[in-house]
Amino acid sequence: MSAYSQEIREAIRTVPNWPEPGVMFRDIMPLLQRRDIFRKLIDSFVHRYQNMQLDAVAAIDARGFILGAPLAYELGLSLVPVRKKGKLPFDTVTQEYDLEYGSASIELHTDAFAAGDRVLVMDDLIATGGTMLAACELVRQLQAEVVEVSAIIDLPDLGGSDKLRAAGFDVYAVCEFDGH
Ligand SMILES: O=P(O)(O)OC[C@H]1O[C@H](OP(=O)(O)OP(=O)(O)O)[C@H](O)[C@@H]1O
Ligand SMILES: Nc1ncnc2[nH]cnc12
Repeated sequence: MSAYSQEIREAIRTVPNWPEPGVMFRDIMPLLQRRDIFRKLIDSFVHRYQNMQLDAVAAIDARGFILGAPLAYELGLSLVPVRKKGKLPFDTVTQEYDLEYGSASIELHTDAFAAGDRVLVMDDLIATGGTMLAACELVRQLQAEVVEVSAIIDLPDLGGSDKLRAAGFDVYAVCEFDGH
């Protein structure tokens, strides 16, 4: 692991048995509070994506917004929030998905992208991959292209990143944690 990945990983707090027994919750709030580390994280995403000819960042509700907004701003891209069901006021497309704990639906406005737009899908963490996969399906449904899915954290033991790769998506995560 690079020194950068290690530094990011060390700034993440693990809260055992939250929000339910057996879940090791990987909490990015301490990382965001560290202004030097937060800046380094966003700068690193900017560096990674600045030459990928992207049109938009699709940022997933809610923790994905925290990363997607500064990245889209810095790269001069559209910001497209992918929202939990029932929050978007205009015509929507909807996708259901299963979570590590529970299930949910996410939505996009039907006019979120132009056909052929090159889109980065952004979230804080990949666990089962259900949320990312649902977001990717919505992007594709609107005739846009998923260039990569990106997160701070991958939990490889939950199989989400492998599932996303098997579905044909390029996956990037800054660091990994074992187990749940
Ligand atoms: O890979 P998966 O199994 O789909 O899990 C990952 C998702 O779960 C968390 O979001 P959560 O739904 O808890 O919402 P929040 O961002 O509003 O806290 C996390 O921020 C990812 O979006
Ligand atoms: N273990 C975990 N930590 C933080 N967010 C999550 N979302 C799904 N699983 C999670």
